[in-house]
Amino acid sequence: MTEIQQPHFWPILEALPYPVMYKDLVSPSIFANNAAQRLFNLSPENATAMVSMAALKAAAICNTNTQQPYSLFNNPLIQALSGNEISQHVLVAKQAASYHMHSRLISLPFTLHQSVIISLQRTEPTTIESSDALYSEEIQEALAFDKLISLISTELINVQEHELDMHINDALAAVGEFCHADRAYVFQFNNELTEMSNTNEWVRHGVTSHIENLQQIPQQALPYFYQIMQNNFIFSVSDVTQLPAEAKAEKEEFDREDIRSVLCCAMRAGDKVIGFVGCDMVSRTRVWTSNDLRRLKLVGEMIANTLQNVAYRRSLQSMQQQLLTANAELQQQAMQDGLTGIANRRQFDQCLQQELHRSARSETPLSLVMLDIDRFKPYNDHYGHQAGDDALKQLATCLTKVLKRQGDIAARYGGEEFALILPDSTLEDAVNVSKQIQQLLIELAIEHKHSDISNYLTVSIGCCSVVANKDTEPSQLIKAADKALYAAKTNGRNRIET
Ligand SMILES: Nc1nc2c(ncn2[C@@H]2O[C@H](COP(=O)(O)OP(=O)(O)OP(=O)(O)O)[C@@H](O)[C@H]2O)c(=O)[nH]1
Repeated sequence: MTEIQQPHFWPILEALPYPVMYKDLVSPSIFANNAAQRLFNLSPENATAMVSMAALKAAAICNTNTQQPYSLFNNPLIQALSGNEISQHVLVAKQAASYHMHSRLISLPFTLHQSVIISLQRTEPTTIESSDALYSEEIQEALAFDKLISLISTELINVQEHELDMHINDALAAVGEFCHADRAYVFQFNNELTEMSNTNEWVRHGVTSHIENLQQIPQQALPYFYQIMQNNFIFSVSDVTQLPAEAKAEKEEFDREDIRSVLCCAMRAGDKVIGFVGCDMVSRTRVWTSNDLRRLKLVGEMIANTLQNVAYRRSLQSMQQQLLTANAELQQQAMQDGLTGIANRRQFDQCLQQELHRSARSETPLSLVMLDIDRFKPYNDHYGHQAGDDALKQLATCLTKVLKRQGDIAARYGGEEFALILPDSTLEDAVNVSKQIQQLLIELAIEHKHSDISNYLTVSIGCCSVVANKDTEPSQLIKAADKALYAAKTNGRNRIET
């Protein structure tokens, strides 16, 4: 059986001070937060806050008019949990004979995610009506918020970059809900502090989002706001119509978004203001409380620290990547011949050893071709060392052209001597490859007037092939190829010997 997963935003719902339930319409799982568990006297089945439908059906929920418990068929809670949109339905939960709580039930079905969130807002105070109760409620709310923020901050300590937005959005949802705001957001400044962009946002259900239009806003567009942010670090306005005349641009922007109250807190990294978190009230005002400010400051600090951490980590990773790239380049250089760009003697030695092992394991033939330019000394003497270098490069290009199979390697063995390692190739294959090299050289026709072999540059080639066993040494193969090359030289040059 697959384990039923809580939604990732569950910690927010769980910590909310009013009852909330969440149901995944596809699976039978129902989650009830602490307040909902208390209201309906439910005990969760395990640590996941999951409650059973049976327990819910049994919960005493009364019809406000008749004071009778709802039947299974007209129980609004059960209907809501089945995905029916129910708004503003007042129900009474009977917790004890003398204790009634009136709640407004609002369900928000999310058809996209096949889930429903049910929020129950208290409409009348409980029968325990004393200032003590109200005071403890405030404390409870503060505790719930702190608990939630500590949960989110734990998530943020080692957050992976791809999850960063999700957790920041959770924090914004928390601060938005607890401050009773309509919108909560993060703006970040660019490095030069000339522009700001709205990077994250939470909006209350039904409130318009403006995030797309709030990108790369120049500092000059909101000079008053920008000044206050840089100097005071807090921008708290309970009624935007009361802003001074110099805040004309800000007033226009707030008007455009129908914002009536704004509370923003700077996010700082050392002495630098890197952005801000804020809350808006849309179409209605709110007198921001000291608790609102405390919450926003806390969340701002948490997000600023996280952004800093991520930035440090990103620059460390980029430095590490640069080192890795430089290292790989150095390694590559250490294996390459500087003049011709093909494999050098070091790579040749490594490769030959590996291919011998492979040949022994797979019992397939391994061929080695050694070749040496004929009369290269007089070539250098008459055409110059630079022309000699160019000829070596052209020959190296010919060698790479004839190698068609993956695993074949052309190397500069030393001076004007080259080698080819041809795995899984017979002696006949090696001779064929050698003939192709000769052919390409004929086509290149590199003039060599001072050779007694031809008017053009030629090579002598020695080939050998072996099916290796575990005792075969690279030197044996090199010796055999060298011997064949020597034979090609002594037998007249510009020829292939095996
Ligand atoms: N231009 C240039 N010449 C090189 C390089 N490495 C080796 N040589 C030259 O290659 C020539 C090799 O000459 P030798 O070994 O005497 O043989 P050869 O003249 O080619 O005669 P055979 O091999 O007997 O046909 C020398 O003159 C080296 O200086 C190089 O990197 N660049």
